[in-house]
Amino acid sequence: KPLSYSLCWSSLSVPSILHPSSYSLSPGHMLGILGPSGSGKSTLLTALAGILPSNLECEGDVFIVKSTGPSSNKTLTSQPLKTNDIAYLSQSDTFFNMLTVSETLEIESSFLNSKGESTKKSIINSLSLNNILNRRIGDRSLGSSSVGLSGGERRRLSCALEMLSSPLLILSDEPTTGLDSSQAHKVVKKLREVAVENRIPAVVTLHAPRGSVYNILTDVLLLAPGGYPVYIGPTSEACSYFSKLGFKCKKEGNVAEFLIDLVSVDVEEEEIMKKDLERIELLTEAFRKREEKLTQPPTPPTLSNPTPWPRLPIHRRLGVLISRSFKQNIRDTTVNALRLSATCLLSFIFSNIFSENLSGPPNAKSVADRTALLSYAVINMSMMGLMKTLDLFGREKPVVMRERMKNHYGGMEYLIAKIIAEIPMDCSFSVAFAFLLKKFTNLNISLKRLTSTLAVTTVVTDLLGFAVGSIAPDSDTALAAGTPIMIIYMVLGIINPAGNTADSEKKLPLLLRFLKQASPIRWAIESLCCGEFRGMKLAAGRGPRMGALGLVRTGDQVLDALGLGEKEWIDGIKTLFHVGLMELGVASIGQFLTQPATRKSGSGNLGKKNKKNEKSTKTSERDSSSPPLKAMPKLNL
Ligand SMILES: Nc1ncnc2c1ncn2[C@@H]1O[C@H](COP(=O)(O)OP(=O)(O)OP(=O)(O)O)[C@@H](O)[C@H]1O
Repeated sequence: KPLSYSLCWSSLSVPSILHPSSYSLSPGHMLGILGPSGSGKSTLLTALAGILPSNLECEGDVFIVKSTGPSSNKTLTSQPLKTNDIAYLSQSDTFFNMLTVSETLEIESSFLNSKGESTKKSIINSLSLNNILNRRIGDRSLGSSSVGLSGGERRRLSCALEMLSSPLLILSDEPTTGLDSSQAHKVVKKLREVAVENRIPAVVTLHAPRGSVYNILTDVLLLAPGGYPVYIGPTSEACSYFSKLGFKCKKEGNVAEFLIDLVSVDVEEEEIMKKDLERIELLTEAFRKREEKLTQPPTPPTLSNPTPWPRLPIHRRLGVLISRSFKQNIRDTTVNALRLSATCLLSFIFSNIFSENLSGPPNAKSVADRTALLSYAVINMSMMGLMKTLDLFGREKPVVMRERMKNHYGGMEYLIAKIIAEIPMDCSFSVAFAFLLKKFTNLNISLKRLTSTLAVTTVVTDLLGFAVGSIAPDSDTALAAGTPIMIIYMVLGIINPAGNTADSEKKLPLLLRFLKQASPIRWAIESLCCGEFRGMKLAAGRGPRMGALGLVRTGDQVLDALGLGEKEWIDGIKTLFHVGLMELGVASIGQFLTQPATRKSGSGNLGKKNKKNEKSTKTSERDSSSPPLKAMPKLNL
């Protein structure tokens, strides 16, 4: 007989945000969580998924009941949930946008080590993805309306990815956000169909559903401001329940609107607000009494730590990650073409700006220009590498977090794959830039040294991007933090052509001295200067009378004046290597620290069950004595 699954939760709450509720949701049923903004819909969903933010804790039990037959009348076992048991669809759908739908599904099934080709085909069929399998996911926000999947198609793809692991429960946060009414209806209907087909329950949060969407739901949970549940039960019984309390639903009206109006507070007019608050207090009190009368909530199973989903062998995990990053990188032709054009254009502009003093045999007059040109070259390559890495890393973070939450791979593997897939391509731009710069200018440094220094600089600034990106929570924060870091490195790293760098460094405060040591720009410029000036003869003539560089006759004298008298080209490269290693260390720590939220045990987020249950009882007691009005000031009404 086919198995079916019910979702049960008992006394589930999140202190100060969400008040306790208990329910048992049958296989194939879909519960809609309704309520005004900020009432705790998403919090309840993440509590059910066991992925609450780290600053919140959940109390109560969540578990799945396995049974035979369409309804849960013949229970076989109750089991705690593990992350892979849940298809969790967050509000936004994020993918590697350069991949096709079919590649994205393929990668997910590789991570799941899924051999069931037929399962994949049936998911594709049931979510109507057949016609878009070979389409790139794209990104509509980039502007071109012809490129990329529609909002509904992206939702269905997210759902397909989640269904590949044969989940026992579907949780979807605002599945209709950003969709027109027909797409919204289709998406919710599809989720319900998937739940029915697989005999699993589904829970969706809905902000203001249309009548057609509400009619798809079988069960509804209505939350009032402050996280107070006022109704939980079948949709068919909601109207009669509220009419018994004196709130009649119009027959021809939208029931969802009626329910949300019941728990909405009009803050514009004081009289109406007072009435609204009294109504909500009455409803909350009625709910509490009803819950007390109901039979005991389902008993949770004995807790055990769920076994994590088995991972692919490491070499295959790395293979999938590298190939995906590589495809994502290489297929972004617009960005790659722009980067190549910028590389050519900048080398041309730089060589033109400095052409006058750099033509002919090297002389003292050209020293400042040579130093400046090499500094700009380093800054250019550093900025390009850093900005690209920061942006990409941040944009990929939601996908990576989802996959890491499902235990597909660890942060270090992702980092290694990124380094292998990204750095060679970034270095090719440095090589092109170095080649053009050498060709257009009369620089003394050999092409080999110029190329390798700029390539190593790119590697180190890419690693800096990975370090900042690993620690920052998203791409905006990464960009906001990365830019000032680079500017500080630049200011501290640039060589003052007036010389005397060693002395000025000693006068810096400790933090700035550390930052100067960690600045890849500094070491790259120093290395290039050593490569440029070491052993160089400067033609006789009137040199610029500028600080320590006035009237120098040899490149070695220039290096002495710049405080680089003892240094060789290779010294800067070696230090760059050490800086790179340090950044790699920071990036690894960042990956380690940004662990995705995962269910720690079967019930809610509970680790110490007994303690929490004690607390839960106390919360319930407190709830019964604290009317919702007391929660209102928190809402800034
Ligand atoms: N990590 C958190 N720490 C503290 N408070 C939080 C946290 N997450 C949410 N909240 C608060 O909990 C309340 C409920 O938030 P939640 O996002 O669950 O509401 P919602 O009903 O889903 O709202 P919306 O419909 O606007 O998405 C809000 O007041 C919110 O500010």
